[in-house]
Amino acid sequence: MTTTAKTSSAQGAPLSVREYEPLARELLDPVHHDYFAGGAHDEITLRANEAAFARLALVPRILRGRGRPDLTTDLLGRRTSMPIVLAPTAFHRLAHPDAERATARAAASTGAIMIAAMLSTVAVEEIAAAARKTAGDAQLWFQLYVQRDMGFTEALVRRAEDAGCTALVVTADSPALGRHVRNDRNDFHDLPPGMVCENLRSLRADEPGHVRQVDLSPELSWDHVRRLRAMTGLPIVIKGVLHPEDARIAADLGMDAVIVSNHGGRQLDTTPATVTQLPRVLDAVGDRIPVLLDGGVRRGTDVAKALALGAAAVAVGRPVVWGLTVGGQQGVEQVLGMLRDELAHTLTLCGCAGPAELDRDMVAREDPRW
Ligand SMILES: Cc1cc2nc3c(=O)[nH]c(=O)nc-3n(C[C@H](O)[C@H](O)[C@H](O)COP(=O)(O)O)c2cc1C
Ligand SMILES: CC(C)CC(=O)C(=O)O
Repeated sequence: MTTTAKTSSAQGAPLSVREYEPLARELLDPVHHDYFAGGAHDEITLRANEAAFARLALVPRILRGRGRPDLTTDLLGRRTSMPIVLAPTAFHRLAHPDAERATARAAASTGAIMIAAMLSTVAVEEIAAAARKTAGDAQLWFQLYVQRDMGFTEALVRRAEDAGCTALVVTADSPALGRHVRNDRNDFHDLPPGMVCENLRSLRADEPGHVRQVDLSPELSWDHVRRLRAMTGLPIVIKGVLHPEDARIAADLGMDAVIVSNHGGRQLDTTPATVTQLPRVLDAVGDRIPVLLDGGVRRGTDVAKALALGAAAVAVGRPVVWGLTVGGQQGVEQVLGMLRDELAHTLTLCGCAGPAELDRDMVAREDPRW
């Protein structure tokens, strides 16, 4: 077979997820690019997430005759097209005028679960309507920053329930906002005029949806999560788990899943890369609740490594924003399609009929410092 080497986006359409990043950068206001791209402090964790995947090796099996892989996956009792979820990311209108509507349509047309951010620039009801119009069985989870004002929290939960969201994702790694040098330098601390956090606006008539309304508090505790558990029948997923003991507490409190996440390196800098921490969390709770992972997933091989270690699924943040910036709904579809196709190809090359056939023996940790 002859192939024409075509590796750069300068020569045509992007051929890998990473190639969307420079294209997005060209289109974005530099201040908004810094917001999307940046991480906390020295961005050590931001870099570590991707680097850790590169240090892992896949060890394929051969001659197993498994045929074409099936990517369908069960998550929280429902079937999804692939073990790749859209991580919650705020402020999609900074990336594209169609904003979260476009992202939701792309997720729905791909059959992937979208985790809608509480700080979206389109209201959750509209996101859900866009998703459902594209695919009647589209699955939307709602990401929540639990507010100390539990009345306010409950109102948000009811909106998410009424909109048809099928799970709540509680982000627990943000007792304070991470410090981003880039945002400080750019003096970027709120949305530009004309854009607001729509889910905050309609709840509080006196407050117009500014980012500064959000209460990220060090007083938040498992007690708030207990109260949330009593408030809703929706499955609850705890996002931002790094310590195995926290995963254990989450499982003990009846949480339905956890996401091993360091918020894409945007909260506490110098936390471990998520994929290095994943086995410890799995050892603690992997037989009790599903463990998902996000941070630095850029290739189908990255997805396969996380799944082989035992993750139930992965979530992707920045790549979705790049796709949205470059091509709206179609751009997000292309990014998700690339990851899906790469994962299928990786499974084929590993001799696996599906994600469940990947196991820990198929990942080698080449770096002796592990
Ligand atoms: C621009 C941006 C905004 C984000 N906003 C949120 C948010 O509102 N809520 C949340 O829980 N996580 C948020 N995250 C974190 C993502 O959900 C996810 O943990 C992270 O992006 C995964 O890393 P990746 O970007 O390398 O895929 C955000 C991440 C980015 C890059
Ligand atoms: C405004 C922030 C709280 C949104 C967020 O989670 C992030 O940018 O990482």
